[in-house]
Amino acid sequence: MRNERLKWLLLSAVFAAVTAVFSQITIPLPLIPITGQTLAVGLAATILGSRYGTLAMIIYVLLGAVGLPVFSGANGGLQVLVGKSGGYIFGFILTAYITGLILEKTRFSFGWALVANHVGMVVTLVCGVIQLKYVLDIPWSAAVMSGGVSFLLVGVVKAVLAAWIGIKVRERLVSTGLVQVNKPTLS
Ligand SMILES: O=C(O)CCCC[C@@H]1SC[C@@H]2NC(=O)N[C@@H]21
Repeated sequence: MRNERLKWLLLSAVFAAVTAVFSQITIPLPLIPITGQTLAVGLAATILGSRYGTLAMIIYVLLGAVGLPVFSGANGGLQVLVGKSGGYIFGFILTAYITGLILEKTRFSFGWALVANHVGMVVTLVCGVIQLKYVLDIPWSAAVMSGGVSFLLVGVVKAVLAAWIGIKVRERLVSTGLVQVNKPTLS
């Protein structure tokens, strides 16, 4: 039992690190870049569920808050969190929680993972748009278009990837006995 908990804690730390690496995959846009972060958040939640997926994101945000270069463009520090992209980063915590919770309340199948990851995408974008609007003091329409709508298409691609890869990895972790889950994965 204690070993099991330790494994999930270690996996949370691993996914915090994975998120830091995926943050460095960026395509620059005028205001906010396209990044691999949301794929990592979706994977963490789909594989680890709400509790440990959220923990992974809390570790990630704390690492960035103390100045480690884990955010996009190898940035770190509180100034990023209070800056134009901080809302997305805080949103990763809520996203991981809600995505994982949907899967726990339903089941860890590809279909539900698709639903959960799309809801998660919207949660991240809403959090991001709100902070973007107030930090840059721009109209809601500009914040929604440049901070939300412009990420929808790529967000769908990442949500599908997170659902597909996440469920496969979770199934493999369970079937090889690396981790135990209360509710076995159903397809
Ligand atoms: O500075 C950071 O590290 C945060 C960047 C946030 C990028 C956001 S996350 C949601 C949306 N989808 C993307 O691919 N990029 C933005």
